[in-house]
Amino acid sequence: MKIKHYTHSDSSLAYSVGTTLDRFIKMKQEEFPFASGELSQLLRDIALAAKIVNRETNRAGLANIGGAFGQTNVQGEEQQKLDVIANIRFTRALTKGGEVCAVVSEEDDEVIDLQNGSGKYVVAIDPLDGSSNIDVNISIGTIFSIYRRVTPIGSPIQPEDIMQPGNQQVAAGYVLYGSSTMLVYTTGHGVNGFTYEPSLGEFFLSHPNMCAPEDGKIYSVNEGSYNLFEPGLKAYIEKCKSQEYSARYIGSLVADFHRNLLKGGIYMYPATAKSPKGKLRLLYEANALSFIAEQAGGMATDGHGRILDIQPTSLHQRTPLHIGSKKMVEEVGEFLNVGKESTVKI
Ligand SMILES: O=P(O)(O)OC[C@H]1O[C@](O)(COP(=O)(O)O)[C@@H](O)[C@@H]1O
Ligand SMILES: [Mg+2]
Ligand SMILES: [Mg+2]
Repeated sequence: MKIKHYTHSDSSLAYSVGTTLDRFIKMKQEEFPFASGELSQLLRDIALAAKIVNRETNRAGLANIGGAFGQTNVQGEEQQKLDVIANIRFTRALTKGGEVCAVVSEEDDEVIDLQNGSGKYVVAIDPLDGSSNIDVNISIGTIFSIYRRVTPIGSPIQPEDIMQPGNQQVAAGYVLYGSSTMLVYTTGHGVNGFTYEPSLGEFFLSHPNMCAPEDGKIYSVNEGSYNLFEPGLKAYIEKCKSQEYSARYIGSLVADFHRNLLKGGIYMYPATAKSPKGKLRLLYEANALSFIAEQAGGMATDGHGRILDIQPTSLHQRTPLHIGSKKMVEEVGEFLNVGKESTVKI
């Protein structure tokens, strides 16, 4: 009887397209002999909540899921039902998982202390990103940042556990609920993307080692605020137009960021005369995507400095964000810092 030998020792097989998220996390953990498995479990908890929220987003057109919730959050924004549902689902998964001691959420005014004496991690989360697109069936997302607490485990949560700069993230990622649902994350060793297969209830590796093209021809900015932009930014946008770059703006940060990460491009939510700090939040939007961008070879600034080096001072603080292909972010920085008038003749 002939026996076919199947050589499984080839570790690259483990990271080949089609590998399940669970298996990928396990293999990655084995690369770090001192890893205790808690971060792996936390990533699995987030993936579980993402599957549940994915199911809800697919039903967003139905009365009991779509529409306004009837309350405003700390940002003064009207909460959508799905903002609240996603917030509950992720907070519950992080609580049940047992790895997390505190959560910072866009939908909660204060830090959520999970009263978990053994929790090692702090999670900052935007449970539902792109809320204005929920009811119009356009891609939306979830964004998360993971930090290790800095005070002793079991001791009361302190501000320094929460107010950590983005360069202290141990992991970060996003979920994109679009034509397909993807989970993209980094633990500081490159960026990998997984696509959800609903009939199997599994995320499968579909985008190994994601790399942002160094340059691109897509710019994403809400030009409705053009008149409020500073001269340098106007000049940069005119330059993009003169070179016939494509203007693409979905109005869901995760979706705009994801497209530009794959195709090459820049997303900008700048400071304006009206909002000198822009709109996006440092702790649970900008930091996570900036970690991903840098890990994929891209770049992220507030127009003047590296997002990941900003020392947070308040939970829901905002920051201007210029993120994406390295050459484009560098160039917009030059335009902003020189503040050049437009030299392009239309
Ligand atoms: O409508 P605007 O001002 O262009 O803002 C759109 C931006 O606001 C956001 O919706 C803010 O995020 P939330 O939906 O999580 O509040 C981003 O996803 C998006 O990029
Ligand atoms: Mg958001
Ligand atoms: Mg949100």
